[in-house]
Amino acid sequence: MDTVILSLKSYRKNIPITVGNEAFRRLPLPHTFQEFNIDPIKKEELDNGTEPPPYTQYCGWGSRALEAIEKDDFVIEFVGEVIDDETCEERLEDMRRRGDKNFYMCKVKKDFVIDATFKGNDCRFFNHSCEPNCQLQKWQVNGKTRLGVFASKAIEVGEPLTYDYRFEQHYGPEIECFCGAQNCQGNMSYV
Ligand SMILES: C[S@@+](CC[C@H](N)C(=O)[O-])C[C@H]1O[C@@H](n2cnc3c(N)ncnc32)[C@H](O)[C@@H]1O
Repeated sequence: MDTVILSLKSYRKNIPITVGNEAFRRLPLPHTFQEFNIDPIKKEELDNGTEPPPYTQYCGWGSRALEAIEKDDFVIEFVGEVIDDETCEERLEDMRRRGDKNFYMCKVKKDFVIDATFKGNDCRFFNHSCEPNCQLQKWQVNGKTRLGVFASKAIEVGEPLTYDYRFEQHYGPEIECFCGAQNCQGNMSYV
């Protein structure tokens, strides 16, 4: 299986740029997002000795900003194993059998699901919010489709980092949303 490699720097939304040999261009199309309940890798496996992710009261592990982030700044790439739809279904079935609660999969396109369940970076700890401060975007980078998280507003040090999980296709059980936003939809529903 292929693994998407993080190699981005902060840059502004909508402006094609080059970093090293890579050219980045944001895709105009809306992307789809799928998540499945699969046992997460333990947070200790991702810790690099600097800053562990914070544990939230209702949403499990989360992420917070360690520095101020400007609106439209690149924050992090959504990385993980790239798996096809069949493998995805198998993992979903395993998840159903286990009754897992946390989902870490994002469907990019047919036979291209990024699964951060077993391999990933801190992005896998970004929780959903109905009033998020980040947005997940699909980019085309040197012919490869990659997902980046960008700040949708200015973010202060210590703020939880969130994006909206609601996209075109969702899988998994409906669960209650605990984002705490005033406009909270009340649940995170999946098809
Ligand atoms: C990508 S993971 C985020 C990290 C996760 N909190 C953890 O502990 O590993 C997504 C999972 O976090 C939980 N979650 C994220 N946002 C939530 C929210 N607003 N309300 C309730 N649960 C949430 C759900 O279990 C969801 O499947």
